[in-house]
Amino acid sequence: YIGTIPFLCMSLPLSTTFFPPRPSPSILEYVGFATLPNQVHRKSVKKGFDFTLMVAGESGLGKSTLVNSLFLTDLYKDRKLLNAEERITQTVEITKHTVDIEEKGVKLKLTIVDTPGFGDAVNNTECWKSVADYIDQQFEQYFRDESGLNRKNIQDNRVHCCLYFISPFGHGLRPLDVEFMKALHEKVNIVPVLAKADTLTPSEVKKKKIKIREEIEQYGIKIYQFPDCDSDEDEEFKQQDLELKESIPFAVIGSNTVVEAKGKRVRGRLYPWGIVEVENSAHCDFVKLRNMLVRTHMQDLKDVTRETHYENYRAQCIQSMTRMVVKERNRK
Ligand SMILES: Nc1nc2c(ncn2[C@@H]2O[C@H](COP(=O)(O)OP(=O)(O)OP(=O)(O)O)[C@@H](O)[C@H]2O)c(=O)[nH]1
Repeated sequence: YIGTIPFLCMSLPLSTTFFPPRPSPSILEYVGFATLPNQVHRKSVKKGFDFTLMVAGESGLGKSTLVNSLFLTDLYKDRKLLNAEERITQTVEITKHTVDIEEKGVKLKLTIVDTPGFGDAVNNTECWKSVADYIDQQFEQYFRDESGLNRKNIQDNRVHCCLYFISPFGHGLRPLDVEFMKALHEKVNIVPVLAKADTLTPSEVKKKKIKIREEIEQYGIKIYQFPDCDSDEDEEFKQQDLELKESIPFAVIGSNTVVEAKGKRVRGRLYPWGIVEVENSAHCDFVKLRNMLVRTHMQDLKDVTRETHYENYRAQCIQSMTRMVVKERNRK
């Protein structure tokens, strides 16, 4: 618009020069780049989003139930339940389920990586190894694709978040939990969850959370850190952020059934003494966890994966490749 003003002035004889009304300062200052976020938004919506969530923890802690409750889908329709004998000899087996979900025109390709047999075998030494290898393999694949000729449509299978299920029946973390999280904390964003919180009273949940947080600190486990709030954020946002940080490990309850509570149909668990509602914040942190994963921190989890975990992997790869080249040269 600004560019057309001198053109109009030059092309008309002076006597007939038409002066358009002076544009207001706000229009003069408007070049158009303020629409950039809209352009990015449109492009991203068209492309769709992807997110890979890993669930890990002892068998039977409600991993599949929680995942189904989180994304309101049945990801485990074809699941084969193993009998006790199969579980004893079973090593850690990784399974992957992908679903395309759409909400208000926004497409999300969600991949769930499950580690079903974890902790089932009699000998659980290094049971984290296959999980760590799986994460590395995804990084390796991405590194290869990125260094290849066709970098346009790289399939990103890197694991963005690992929900680590902690048993509600132990006294805080077990040695296996410590070993597992320490083996993975440099590779993936670990978000610890306290499973089956309905088996604990509110004060037990509170005490367990404090104990687990202390142990995480004591053992030097680096779980996913929520980014700090900007100082110009409003008070409500700051309060939500603080609550989120204090919720770690998220006390969760999962259910695949809908029950009737106070005339409303809700996802919950029906007991002889009452109903526990999955989406009731007074009963558990399910909603907080879902909001964190989907509404507030999905992009940050992806950014940390790309900027920290993948960068570390990439740097190690390049270093070892350089070392090999130097060795080869020295040998010649
Ligand atoms: N009390 C209680 N039971 C639950 C909860 N979530 C799941 N369960 C029950 O626990 C049992 C095991 O749940 P799953 O979701 O299959 O557990 P999993 O961790 O996926 O098990 P694997 O696939 O063998 O690793 C089922 O009977 C569920 O109904 C919960 O939050 N509270």
